[in-house]
Amino acid sequence: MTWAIVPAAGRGSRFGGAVPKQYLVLAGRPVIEHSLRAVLDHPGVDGVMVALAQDDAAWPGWREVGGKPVLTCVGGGERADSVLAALHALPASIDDDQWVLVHDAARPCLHRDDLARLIGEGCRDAVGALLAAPVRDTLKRADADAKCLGTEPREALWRALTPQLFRRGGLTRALSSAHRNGVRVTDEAMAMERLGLKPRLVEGRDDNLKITTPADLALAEFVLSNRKDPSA
Ligand SMILES: Nc1ccn([C@@H]2O[C@H](COP(=O)(O)OP(=O)(O)OP(=O)(O)O)[C@@H](O)[C@H]2O)c(=O)n1
Ligand SMILES: C[C@](O)(CO)[C@H](O)COP(=O)(O)O
Repeated sequence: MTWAIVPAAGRGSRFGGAVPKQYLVLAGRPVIEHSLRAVLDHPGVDGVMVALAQDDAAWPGWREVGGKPVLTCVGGGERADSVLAALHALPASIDDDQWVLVHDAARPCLHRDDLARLIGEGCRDAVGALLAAPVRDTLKRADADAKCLGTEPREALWRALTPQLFRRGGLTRALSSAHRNGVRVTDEAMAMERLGLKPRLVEGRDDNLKITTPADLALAEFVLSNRKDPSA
C-alpha cells in the first residue's frame, strides 16, 4: 500500500559530537533503527528508502529490517533535497498515485497507534496528511535582544511532526517546484501548501519528539523505556 522514505542525511550540527545523532545508541539500538522499525512495523508499509549522506561511514548497511526491504540513496544539502532524491530513487513499481510516508530518522519515538491513525485518516484525504501536535504553550515573538514583542494567538497553531503522507507524484512535483523556485521548505506539507493545497492535520503524541539536542536524546530514552510495549 505504501513505501516509507526516511531522510537520514543530516549531520546533526545542533546536537554536536562526532557521530551524527541518527546513529547514537538509544535504548540499546541506533536512533535510526527505532525510526525504521516504527514505520516498517505497520503492515501497510512495504519497504523503506533511506536517504544517506554521501560516503556515510556510520550506516550499518542493513538491506532489510523486520523482514522488509531497506534501500538507500544519497541525500542532498537540505532535508527537502534528501526527500526529493529518495522519491526519485524509489522502485519504478511504485506509481505516482501510491502513498509515500516520510518520517525523520531523528524521530525514534513514533507510536504505532499514531502511525495507524495517520495512515487510516490520511489515505482518505484527497491531498494527504501529517501528524501534528496542538501548541499548548503561550508563544512569544521576540526581538534580536530576546525581548518580548508580543504574544502570538495559539488557537490555530500546531507543531508539525512526522510521518507525513502524500502521493508520490504530487509530492515529487511539489518538492521539485519549491526547489526550482529557490524556496526552502522545512517539511513536505509546506511544499504542498505552496501549491494551494491543504494537507490534513492528524493529532499525534507529544512524545514523538525529534532528536535535535542532547537533552532530546535523554528524553527519548525516558519515553521508550517507559513504554509498556517497547515496540508500541
Ligand atoms: N540535508 C539533510 C538534512 C537533514 N536530513 C534529515 O532530516 C531529519 C530532520 O532534520 P534535522 O533534525 O534538522 O537533522 P540535521 O540536519 O542532522 O540537524 P542539524 O540541523 O542540527 O544539523 C533528520 O533525520 C536528518 O537526518 C536529511 O536527510 N538531509
Ligand atoms: C520535518 C520536521 O520534523 C517537521 O517538524 C521539521 O521541519 C524538520 O526540521 P529540521 O530543522 O530539518 O529538523
